[in-house]
Amino acid sequence: MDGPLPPRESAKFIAENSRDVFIDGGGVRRVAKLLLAKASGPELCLGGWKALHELNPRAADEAAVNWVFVTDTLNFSFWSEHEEHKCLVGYKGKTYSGYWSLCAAVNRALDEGIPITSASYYASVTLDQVQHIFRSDTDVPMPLIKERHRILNETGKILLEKFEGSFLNCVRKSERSAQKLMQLVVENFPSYRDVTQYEGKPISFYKRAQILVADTWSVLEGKGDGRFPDISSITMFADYRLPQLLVHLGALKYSEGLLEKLRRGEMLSYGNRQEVEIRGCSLWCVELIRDCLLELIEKKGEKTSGEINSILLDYYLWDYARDHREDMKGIPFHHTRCIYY
Ligand SMILES: Nc1nc2c(c(CN[C@H]3C=C[C@H](O)[C@@H]3O)cn2[C@@H]2O[C@H](COP(=O)(O)O)[C@@H](O)[C@H]2O)c(=O)[nH]1
Repeated sequence: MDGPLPPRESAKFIAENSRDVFIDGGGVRRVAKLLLAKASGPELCLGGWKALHELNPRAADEAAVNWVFVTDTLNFSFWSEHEEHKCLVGYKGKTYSGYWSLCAAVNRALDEGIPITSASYYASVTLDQVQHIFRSDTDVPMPLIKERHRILNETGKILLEKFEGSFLNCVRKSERSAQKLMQLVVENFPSYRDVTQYEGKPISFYKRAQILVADTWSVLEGKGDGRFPDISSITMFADYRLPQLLVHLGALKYSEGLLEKLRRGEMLSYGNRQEVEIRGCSLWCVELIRDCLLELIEKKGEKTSGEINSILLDYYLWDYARDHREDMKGIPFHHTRCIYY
């Protein structure tokens, strides 16, 4: 049986058949205009990954690549049932929540002399050690801590067996193809296989595999082993934050029935039709926003610092969502508890 549809094709198929989630053309154009104003700024360029985020590695070496790998291996499911009651990690005088609490915990461990980014360590790290490394400053632990422990052991063992313990060797095997690197990751590391079905068709989002390729490109600053000529074939990452933002910005619309369900905080299981429509339509929506933005840039003759692709749009929109959490309070995000996003 041939494999699932790739993410971009999966998203197009879902958007064409979706029954509870819809893309709003006017909203797409409005978001593209919002982004046009940023086209030549620091946010919509590769350097922003380091310049705007103090927890991300400064270096572009093997250790930095292995930092990205372990972080993206655990980059999932930070939302808490009660927004005011969540896992927080204090690091160097600042308090971090959500995805950034993961990065803060990784950096805190490294400062404490715990080699959390080394496969030889996390291949056999114990549950107790993982609970210590990712400890929260509140009484709310990081979600799915047992799954995180299992995935660390599984992933560390594979990295040791197949790639001499360094993700940089996996990157080099891709021969500078972003698509090949994504395939190598999903073929070799089971926890990255973000695949399901829609209307009976096997589809894929590969959210963590795509963000891993994107973050590898970013940490290597698009140079050397990180110079992927096909990097722009990577799509936005289908998480739970961007759909909420796209609805807030009017580019995405939910049916009344779905909105009601989300307002009640009802869980959607991974692979559920409405959950797949939320992820697929969000992904396709960002592709349309990118097309519209590139047209506007062309028409206005805007100068940009390098090619604008779905990765940079995604990074910007995700950061925007973090900075506008208050404004978005009225828009529920969908609650799916899983290891894929
Ligand atoms: N679409 C998209 N989803 C992203 C990211 C990131 C982190 N990337 C940053 C790192 C460097 C770049 O400059 C980015 O700023 C995490 N996530 C997902 O969000 C969720 C966590 O959200 P919250 O609970 O609010 O922290 C969870 O599913 C996580 O997997 C992204 O960039 N895009």
